[in-house]
Amino acid sequence: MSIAPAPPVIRVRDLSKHYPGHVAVQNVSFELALGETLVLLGPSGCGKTTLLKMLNRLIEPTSGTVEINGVVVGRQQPEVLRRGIGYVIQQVGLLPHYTVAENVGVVPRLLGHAPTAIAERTNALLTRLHLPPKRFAHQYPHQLSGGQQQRVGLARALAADPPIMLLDEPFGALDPVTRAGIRRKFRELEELRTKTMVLVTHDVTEAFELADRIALLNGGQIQQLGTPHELLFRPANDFVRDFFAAERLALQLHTLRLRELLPFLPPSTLSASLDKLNSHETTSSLSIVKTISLNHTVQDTFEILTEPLAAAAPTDQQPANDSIRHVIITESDENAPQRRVTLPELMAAFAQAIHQAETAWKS
Ligand SMILES: Nc1ncnc2c1ncn2[C@@H]1O[C@H](COP(=O)(O)OP(=O)(O)OP(=O)(O)O)[C@@H](O)[C@H]1O
Repeated sequence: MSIAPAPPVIRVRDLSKHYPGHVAVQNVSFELALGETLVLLGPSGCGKTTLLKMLNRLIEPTSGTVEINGVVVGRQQPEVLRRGIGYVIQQVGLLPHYTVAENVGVVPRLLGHAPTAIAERTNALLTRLHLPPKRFAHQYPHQLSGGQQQRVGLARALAADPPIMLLDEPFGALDPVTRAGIRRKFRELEELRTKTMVLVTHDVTEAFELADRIALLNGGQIQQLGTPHELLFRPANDFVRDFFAAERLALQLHTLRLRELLPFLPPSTLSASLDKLNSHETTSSLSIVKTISLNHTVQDTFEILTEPLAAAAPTDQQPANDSIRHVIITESDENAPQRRVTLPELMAAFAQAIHQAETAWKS
């Protein structure tokens, strides 16, 4: 007996929002599976926020439907609907006269959770978001930095453990360095691994770092919906291609994985250099040997191969030739031979992989 597949967690069909004389969102459709992260990306005014707000009925659509777990949201009480959906916005919107802990506990209190359970959950979340409760729980929003406020906003959205999260420019108010750091913490949050998320950003790097799939919008319409890899290597039209043009190389480095470089890393070439590398290891401690998996991106690998040697190693002993620095790639099959990759080999394989992907797209 076959089991019917579960309905998508979010299903959007032909969704439109018209304002007098202006179409903000036009005939948008997509489906999101459990645990998937969809990023809504596009230039200012393309309709990202309007689309996001139609998912939790902060904006009512002109036409079309939104279903959450198979239930049309238009038939649910907005307040009840929103309690099951975490919502994080750029302006954070913390209640100024409530402490950090009180802000985080707002939704669980509305849901009637026990005070001790709320306190435990609040402390756990603040700790996980690097806001030690001893220092922060009793502070007020105005005593916090922008980045700390945004993390409290995130803790508040996570407090009732909603299965769905909507995030509108959640790192928007931060400078680029803080933003990248907080984004890293965000990606590492165990808490978010199983959540189905829709995140709005106009930042291309952010979209590529966080998305399982990206919906690139322009003029209220989806120009392309696909994985970062698909948008980069199979752009649906000129708008999509041009949108990524300025950051193309950086995005390619972040998107291609070692697995995709394998055909261009012939084992024979690599094994031929093994003896040399081994002898180098025995006579010197200068080789950088790190074991990484095929899931690592080219960027990760590049960073490992170019990172400065440990402070303990005197700079005059840095290897003159980058080819003696290498990483070891392991495959999930334990019996597969290990491969060693040097920086020149990595970059040559990257160039070939890009060339092949782009040639395949053009033909
Ligand atoms: N209440 C409204 N009345 C009329 N037009 C509106 C209204 N809200 C939004 N719009 C228009 O709809 C379009 C989409 O707005 P929206 O805020 O969704 O864009 P966005 O992609 O989120 O932009 P940004 O990145 O600048 O926040 C814009 O042209 C905006 O001017």
